[in-house]
Amino acid sequence: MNSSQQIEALRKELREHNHMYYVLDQPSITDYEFDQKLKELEALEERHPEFFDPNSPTQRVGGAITKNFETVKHDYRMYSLDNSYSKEDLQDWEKRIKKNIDGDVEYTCELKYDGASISLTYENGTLLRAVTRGDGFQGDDVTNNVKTIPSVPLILQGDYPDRFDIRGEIVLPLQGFVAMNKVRLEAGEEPYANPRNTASGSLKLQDSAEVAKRPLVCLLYNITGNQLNLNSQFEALEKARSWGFNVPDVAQKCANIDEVLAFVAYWDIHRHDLPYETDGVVIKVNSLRQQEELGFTAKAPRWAMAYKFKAEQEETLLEKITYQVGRTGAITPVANLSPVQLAGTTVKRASLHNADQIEKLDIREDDTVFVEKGGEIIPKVIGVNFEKRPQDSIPTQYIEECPECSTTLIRKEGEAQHYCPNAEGCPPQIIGRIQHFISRKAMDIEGLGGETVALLVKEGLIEDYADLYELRVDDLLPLERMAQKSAENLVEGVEASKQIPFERVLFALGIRYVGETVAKKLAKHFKNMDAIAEADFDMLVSVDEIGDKIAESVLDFFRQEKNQELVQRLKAKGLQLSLSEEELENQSDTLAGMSIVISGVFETISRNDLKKLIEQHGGKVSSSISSKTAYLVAGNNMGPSKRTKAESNGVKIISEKSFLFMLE
Ligand SMILES: NC(=O)c1ccc[n+]([C@@H]2O[C@H](COP(=O)([O-])OP(=O)(O)OC[C@H]3O[C@@H](n4cnc5c(N)ncnc54)[C@H](O)[C@@H]3O)[C@@H](O)[C@H]2O)c1
Ligand SMILES: [Zn+2]
Repeated sequence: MNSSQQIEALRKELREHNHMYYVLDQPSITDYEFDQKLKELEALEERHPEFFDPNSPTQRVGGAITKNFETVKHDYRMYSLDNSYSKEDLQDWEKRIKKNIDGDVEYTCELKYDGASISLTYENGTLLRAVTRGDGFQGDDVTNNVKTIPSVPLILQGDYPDRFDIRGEIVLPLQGFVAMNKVRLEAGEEPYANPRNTASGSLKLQDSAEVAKRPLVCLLYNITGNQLNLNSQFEALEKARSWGFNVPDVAQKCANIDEVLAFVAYWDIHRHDLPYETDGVVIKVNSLRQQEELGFTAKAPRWAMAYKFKAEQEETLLEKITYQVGRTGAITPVANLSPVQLAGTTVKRASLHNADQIEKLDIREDDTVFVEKGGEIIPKVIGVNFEKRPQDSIPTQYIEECPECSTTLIRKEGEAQHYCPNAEGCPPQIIGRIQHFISRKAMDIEGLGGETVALLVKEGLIEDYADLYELRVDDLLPLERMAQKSAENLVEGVEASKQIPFERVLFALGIRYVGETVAKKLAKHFKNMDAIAEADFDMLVSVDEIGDKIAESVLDFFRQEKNQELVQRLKAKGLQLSLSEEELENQSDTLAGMSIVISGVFETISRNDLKKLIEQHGGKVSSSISSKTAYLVAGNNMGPSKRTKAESNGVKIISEKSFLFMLE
């Protein structure tokens, strides 16, 4: 390959990675690998200025705008940051600065929050709009989604300027991320890969009510605008804090690069104590006058530099590969490791994901492997140190039979995971289903825990969740550590669960892909269990947000006689298998199939209640106007652009009062 071809090939490859990272939120290589390739391209382009291209990934911010939101041009461009991974890089940067600036240079060090960039515009102290970085020139208007984030002030306090942009990062704290993944795993869904991509994906959801459920946080770090009367970055941070923004107070002023390095060294260790992920430190020239003198390159400010932490990685021995069976029968291979210290915790086990992953990385027992810990629940093995592979090493044979019940495993076309099909006889599946049934978000049975369920199954007292409703105190007393009182509590807890509303019973059944939200949607639409059991494919996919995969899974569940029987037994025991009178009363089909946008401030009803009301009447709340929008419900102070857009798309604009009247 000649240089020109090499450059083109790299550009093409990096564009593809940008697309996967920014648009699909599903990167296929690590950030470090991406940065190395970008640096390679930079070096090549520098040697061959004749091939300069303003559209090269080295010259442009990597993001893109989507078609799902209104596109908004930024008043002030949004830039990326240059990266460095070493002390030498930082020293070179300082030299470049000193060449252009006379006198002393002071720095502000901040943490580099790992989430999605956002620009908030405020006018007269109220939030006007929130726009993603996009390609740096224009982005997606995600105002409705961002308004659901509690740390974004809708109204400011203090001496704020008339109009300004404030930039920040929307992140998903680790605790919230882990909780979200727990729910997904419980529903038999693939977990989200990491907090950054989940935060970014959340902003792009069409349903703001879904966004509101995600525990997002908005951290701010930059004020941009005209005549702001600010002198330094550090001062800007303090001001923003005083106006009501969430500005982390870790920022520190540094007099030179050595002080900067001390800040980096401190946070390289203490970052693990933070509630959210950070992937480095951002160093900025503190004086805004000096920043102005330094200006920007095509892609990034010359006055700022990101210093990226290396992902925490350790080498350790993979002693044994074992296999776990989940409640849906999914098999997960697990690496059992010689204990190793990683990111402040001792790691003994790591996920190997699936057979393909093991084959791709050629992972074997007795290998020395690299283990990395990101935001995942458990760490993962990312590669093998082949130099340390023993001579007599043999390739891993993925198991063919279930480790718990010896049934031959199956793998459906297009799926990465192997499954044990013996749903009825495989102990971890039986126990897992009942544990899911009693869990807090499902039937929430007081006095009964996961371990007791396992014991009840082992002792032959129950075989499925309907059996729980047959248990009597006398059956339980012979069990180990089961006193009269706990036995009574258990039976009472089971009895009380008969009042749990229909949608949660539906979730509790443990139908694959039917998580909490999907269960709610199905319950609301079909109103009772029989209707769901009798629905065909077309009826199922006609429900908002129910896709092919979920529909197939529901059909599959009710096709099995055993499941039909289970449901009949639950019905006979008096569980809630339909919506209550009260829930039914508040429902109508007035807005069935309609997409509705709400905008502005409402007088007699809160935004959230209005959204709920629309959903109760069969409508769908959408954040952007298109020709498919049925109504734009206009509150006070609705933006003029919304009105124009509605008018040009022939969308009916309706007042709060008329709309509520229509639903009476
Ligand atoms: N793995 C992949 O396939 C892939 C693909 C594309 C990009 N990437 C990663 O993304 C990076 C490029 O992304 P980028 O252009 O968003 O740059 P970046 O994430 O390296 O840095 C710029 C961004 O940092 C954020 N930031 C966080 N805290 C900040 C603070 N305190 N002050 C200022 N900014 C702060 C801002 O959103 C800013 O836009 C690459 O270096 C690479 O690591 C990875
Ligand atoms: Zn099995």
